[in-house]
Order: sequence, then C-alpha cells, then structure tokens
Amino acid sequence: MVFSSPTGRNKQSPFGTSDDRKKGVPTFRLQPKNPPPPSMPSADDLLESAKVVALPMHTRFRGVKVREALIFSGPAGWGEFAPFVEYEDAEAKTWLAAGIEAAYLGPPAPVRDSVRVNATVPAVPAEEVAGLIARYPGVDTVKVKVAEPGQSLADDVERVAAARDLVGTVRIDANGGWSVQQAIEAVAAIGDVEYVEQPCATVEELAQVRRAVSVPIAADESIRRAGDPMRVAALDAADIAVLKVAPLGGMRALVALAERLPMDVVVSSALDTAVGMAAGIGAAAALPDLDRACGLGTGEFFVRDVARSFRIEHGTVRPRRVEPGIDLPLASAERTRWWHERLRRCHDLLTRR
Ligand SMILES: O=C(O)CCC(=O)c1ccccc1C(=O)O
Ligand SMILES: [Mg+2]
Repeated sequence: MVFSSPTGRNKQSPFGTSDDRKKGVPTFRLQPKNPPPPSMPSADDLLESAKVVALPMHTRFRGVKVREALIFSGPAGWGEFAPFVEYEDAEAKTWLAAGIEAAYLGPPAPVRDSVRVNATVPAVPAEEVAGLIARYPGVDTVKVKVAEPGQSLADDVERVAAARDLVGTVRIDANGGWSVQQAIEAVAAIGDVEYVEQPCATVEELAQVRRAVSVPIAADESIRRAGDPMRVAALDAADIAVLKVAPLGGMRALVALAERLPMDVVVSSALDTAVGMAAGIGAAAALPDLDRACGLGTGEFFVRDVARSFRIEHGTVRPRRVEPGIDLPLASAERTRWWHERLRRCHDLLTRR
C-alpha cells in the first residue's frame, strides 16, 4: 500500500510498512469505497495542534494512576498518540499510525449506532467491586483482572465471585500472568466464566491451556504485541480475539484483521482518552459481526478526560465525534517535551523507506 504525497510521488503508508505486511500485520488498504488517502502529515503538522495531557485516574490500573497521552487534530477530527510509556518506538509507531488515521481519515462507515460494553474491574479488593460496577449503568458483562503480581488465587476467586453476584456474565483477564499449570488450576478454582483472556504469555501456552480446559480462551497481548497476529489462529490458540485500535495501527486495520480471524472478536480500549475511545467505538461500530460486549467503558477510570466522556446507557455507548475542551489537564513541560520527541521518532519510523 502506498500513501500519496502532495508531489504526486508515492510515500509509505503510515498504516503499516512493507515489513509489517510480511509479518502479517494488517495494513490500511485503499478500497474502491474508501476516500482517497490524504498526504502523510509531517511531524511538524502533527505537533502544531498537539496537546499532551495527564489524566488523573480513580483507581490504579497497569501500575499507573495518571494516564499520559498526546492528542492532535487534522482535517477529519482528533487523533491520539498514547503508547504506554515503557513501549519502545518500534512498537509505539503503530499507535501513531492509528492517531493519524483518526485525524486525517476519520472512522470507517458504521454498521450499528451503539456498542455494548463491559465494566472493567482492576485487581481491587472484593469489597470494592460493587462500587466500581455501579459506574456502568445497564452493563451485564464485567471483565475482572486476575493474576495480579503480589496477590493470591484466593483474592482472584473472591473478586470474581463479587462480580458474579451482580451481573450475568463475567470474563477474566490475567494479562499473561500464569504458567500453563497455574492457569489450569486458577480456571478450576474460579469456575465458569465467559472466557479467560491471555491466561499465559505465549501463543503456545494459550494453545496448551485451551486444550486442557473447557472455558473459552481469548488472546489479547498475543495479538496486539505479536509480530504475526494470525499465529493465534494458525495454532488454534484462542476462541476469541481482543482487538485494540492503537496497537493494530488503526480502525481499518482492526476491521481488516477481524475479517481474517476465524473467531469472535471483542474491541477493547488501551486505556484511551475520549479521543482514542472514539476510534475504538468507531472500529467496533464498523464491524459486521460483533456479538460480545467490548472493553470500551474505561473512560470511567478517569477523574477528568479530554472531552465529554462517552456516556454508558443501557450498557452501551454510541459512536460520535469528539471535540476536546479548551481547559485540558496538561502534562508538565518536561513530559510534553518527552512526548513530542517520541512522536518525532515514531513519525520517522513510519515514513522511513
Ligand atoms: O478490556 C477492557 O475491559 C478494558 C481495557 C483493558 O483491560 C486494558 C487496558 C489497557 C491495557 C491493557 C488492557 C488489557 O485488556 O489487558
Ligand atoms: Mg487484556
């Protein structure tokens, strides 16, 4: 796929490199129905409108209580660049491609006007579960984090039981924290759930657990952090694929991957601000088949967001354009500089040929 430039010469698409294609990473493809691709914006273009924000959170999640993100605007709206701070540039660059797609192309055509979401419960004490779920009106599916370092299986069992008392469907996410043996024991102890997401770190281990238990297996990191997201299917390692817009390089890349994967998909946030959430919801709204609740309610984690957050009503959210406010919780000058430099390096990686 080439990306047209104002000079008429072809440039590399920001939505995937030829190297990515060899690895099977989905790339943006120009379909007859799609609008013509805009020219690749320069890093200066992106930084001109950029705001670096530091959003305070109610509960610690993934070890952080403040979520940093860089947002920028383009002709189609706002885009987000917010790879987790510990990610290397090689991994972070697809997050930039996703932000550019949002700001310069906007979302693909929707096929539905609402998306069912799950409540997300971090590895909190069981007594706190009800209070967290109460933030998600009408939601009947809860995702509970398990296998938190420093906690015991008994903590997981109690936390899941607390969620089960309140809603019809519980899914769990171990973020790769178990060995195959631990996963098998944990699944036996926790009991029936909709699925267990990323019980172990590798695709091979997921395949082994899947063969040993009757609970369905979902792959998250094995898709979003893998060189080849199709390996999960090739090894029959999962029943469900958890797909995230930013690590996959955009909404269209996500929709294209969903089409190729022979399994149910769930679209989930990467702790996105309202700008990134709009892209997640936009991708979910464009999927022809979407039967399960999506992890797109994490706006509830933020004390403040960059825009009016997506209201959860009757367990669903609706796709819409997001317009950030003028009074944003900005990051420090030092962190802002760090994000600007990171964006420049990732932009370089995306456009280098
Ligand atoms: O899927 C959800 O319910 C919310 C999103 C979520 O859990 C998440 C958010 C940021 C980083 C990783 C993850 C994850 O699914 O592991
Ligand atoms: Mg996960």
